[in-house]
Amino acid sequence: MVSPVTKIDQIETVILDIPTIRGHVLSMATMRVQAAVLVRVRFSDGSEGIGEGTTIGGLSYGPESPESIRSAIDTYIAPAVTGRDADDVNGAIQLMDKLVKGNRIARAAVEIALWDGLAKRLGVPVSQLFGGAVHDRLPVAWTLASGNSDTDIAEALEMIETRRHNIFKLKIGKRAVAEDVAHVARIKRAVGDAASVRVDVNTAWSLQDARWGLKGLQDAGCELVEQPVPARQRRAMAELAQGYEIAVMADESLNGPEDALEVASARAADVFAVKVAQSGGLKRASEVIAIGQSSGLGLYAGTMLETGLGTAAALHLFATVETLRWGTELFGPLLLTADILAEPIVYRDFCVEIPQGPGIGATLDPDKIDFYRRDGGRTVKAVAGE
Ligand SMILES: O=C(O)C[C@H]1C=CC(=O)O1
Ligand SMILES: [Mn+2]
Repeated sequence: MVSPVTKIDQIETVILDIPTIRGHVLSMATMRVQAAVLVRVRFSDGSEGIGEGTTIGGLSYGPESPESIRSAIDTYIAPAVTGRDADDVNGAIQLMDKLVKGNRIARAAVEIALWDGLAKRLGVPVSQLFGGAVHDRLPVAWTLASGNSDTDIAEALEMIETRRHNIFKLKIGKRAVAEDVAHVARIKRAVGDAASVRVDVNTAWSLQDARWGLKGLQDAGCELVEQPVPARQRRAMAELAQGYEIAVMADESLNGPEDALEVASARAADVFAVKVAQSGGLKRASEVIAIGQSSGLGLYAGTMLETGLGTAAALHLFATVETLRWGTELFGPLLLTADILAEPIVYRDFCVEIPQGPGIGATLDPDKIDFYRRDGGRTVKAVAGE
């Protein structure tokens, strides 16, 4: 007897509001709570897949908000993909691309849940659907963004001492360029050769600011600067990438494979910060990676500060990549006061371990989901801090 085709039966979305462990000060927003959109796909054979779509700082980072991610899924994506063959993930990706322009984070959240469901039904890790993991752990950076240099130094020294992180990304761009450079130089002096120091400007500088900034940063021993100027200013990014020794990394400029091709052809970056959410899912992120690799650029696994769920999904993809020259920043769960996974992702010896499958290897803790869901009638209070 031919076994019936498994169908996508139902797609549910929930916004979770989880406080951060301290204020996370970025050039465009200070985060005290992270809002993650959780997606649960139920299939006709009783199996389930889970995914996450998360952004940073409401609408201050990019064009999608937690509310728009949820609404795009509920209103447009779920009705289009429900009833389709559950195993035809590429078909669902192509349909989402056709019916939903932009909204990459929303598409990524559903796509992750579809890969998770398929891999679980096959009894394999998601990494195997991308050719198999070649790493079981990856180096992981931490972001110093308390808004205070002394607090950042204390945090960095503790991370080195406990062997949790020896790569630090400093969030700058809120203060005057000279103050920011002095802040970075102080931190680099404090950690010395024990750690790599990089910065993320989150598009806050003009080209002129950036010229001064990059000169000061490289003299201070900072190794890399992420997205110094606005996302669409490719010529400025190219001038900076070619004019200084310090590595210039594209983040906000990189929304999917088409951007990747343009950034690489314009030599508008030395490194790609590849984000699954921003790329539009695991498959499109794998295409961004392929373009970066074949253009001879450095690769870095970026984050939208996802919970353990989105982080696990990203780890399955990045575990399949031969060389991540700049490592990863897949530390999202560590910035949150609660872990929504029954078995948290393991961080040790300056690395993050790839969760074992099946699927993305993540099981939700139902009590945490009930507690942090926005529609649960509870008011989430941010922790006190800057
Ligand atoms: O890269 C970004 O812009 C977002 C993010 C990643 C790490 C972090 O602290 O914030
Ligand atoms: Mn960034």
